[in-house]
Amino acid sequence: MTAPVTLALTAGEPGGIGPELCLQLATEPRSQQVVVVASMALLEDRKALLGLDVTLHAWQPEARVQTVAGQLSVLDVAGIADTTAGRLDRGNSQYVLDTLTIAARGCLDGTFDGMVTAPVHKGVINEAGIAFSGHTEFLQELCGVERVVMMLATEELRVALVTTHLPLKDVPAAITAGRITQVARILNQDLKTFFGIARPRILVAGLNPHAGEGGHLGREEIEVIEPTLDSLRREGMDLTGPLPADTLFTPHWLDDADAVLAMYHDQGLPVLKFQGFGRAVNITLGLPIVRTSVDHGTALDLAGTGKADAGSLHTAIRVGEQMARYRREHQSARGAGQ
Ligand SMILES: NC(=O)C1=CN([C@@H]2O[C@H](COP(=O)(O)OP(=O)(O)OC[C@H]3O[C@@H](n4cnc5c(N)ncnc54)[C@H](O)[C@@H]3O)[C@@H](O)[C@H]2O)C=CC1
Ligand SMILES: NCC(=O)COP(=O)(O)O
Repeated sequence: MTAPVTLALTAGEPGGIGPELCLQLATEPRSQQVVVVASMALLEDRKALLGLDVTLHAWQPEARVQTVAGQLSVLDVAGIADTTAGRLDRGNSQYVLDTLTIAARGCLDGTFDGMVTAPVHKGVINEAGIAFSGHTEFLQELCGVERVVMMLATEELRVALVTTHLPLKDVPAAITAGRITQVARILNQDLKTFFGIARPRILVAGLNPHAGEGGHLGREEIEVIEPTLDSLRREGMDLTGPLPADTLFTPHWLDDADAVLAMYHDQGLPVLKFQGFGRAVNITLGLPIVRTSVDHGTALDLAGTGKADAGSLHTAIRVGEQMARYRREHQSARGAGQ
């Protein structure tokens, strides 16, 4: 029998739906071992507000992880300032980042096999005077790696991004041969490692309308993207593009592809969310740890109502578990070959 996977689940923005999604999880039995990394006081308050029948157990390393309905293991994190549902409080920002740091360090030191994140509010963290663009960039820095890749996925579609949380005006300058090369290599490798795809078929979007229309609507395709893809093809990658982004997302192309590489956030993610919002997963590729997340944000309008849908959280946990298992197998296979 294979050893169970233990995942850390950060509860995200205290004013958002993250805490109640974590509690909702505990209302059913689960096959995965999940430890919620959050303020115990916050979870107790949200539980009381929603009238949920869940017992919270303080968890520490080596302790048993609760998996039966009505029981939840919690790694208590101190420092919360305000537990009110639906309200942002910049005084909570350091606490929110502490939950991420504790979960990530726990993955790095082997306490956890991976981490799953509920949504944070990027704006309020910045309002607290802490520069923060997203989990993706935060974990890249914490783990000390030069490049990571954001990929959102449903059962039918995977979309990865060359650039992540950048103002649109800064995107063209960030589309460099170096960045495309790093991102494509990570995507190609992690599709093999975590998804068992022997030779990933990747569709690459252009940056400009009609992929630049032969240079008449922008020259990034001719000057940067095409030569970089040619060079990556010589490494053995199966890349098609640069394709016009407006026609790339059609069955003609997607039926024979394993993933799409979009140049920027709002080129790729609206399509993915239109196709599968509420059941998609956000995965950070290229980290030394496993990290998955929900496809939605903090939904302050729903916080404290109990109406938030936990579909994407279930997907994030399921995919996080699969990835942690793949990583284990991959590492033990590498270890055996050494
Ligand atoms: N992984 C993360 O940490 C993410 C964080 N965010 C952050 O969330 C904040 C709010 O972003 P918005 O653009 O307003 O997106 P949002 O996803 O929070 O809300 C968009 C709409 O979807 C609904 N919705 C969201 N999640 C839902 C769920 N589980 N069940 C039912 N309905 C749901 C909301 O009620 C709202 O009407 C921003 O600060 C953003 O940066 C956004 C996406 C991911
Ligand atoms: N649109 C995805 C998103 O904003 C989540 O970003 P991250 O916090 O996972 O980096």
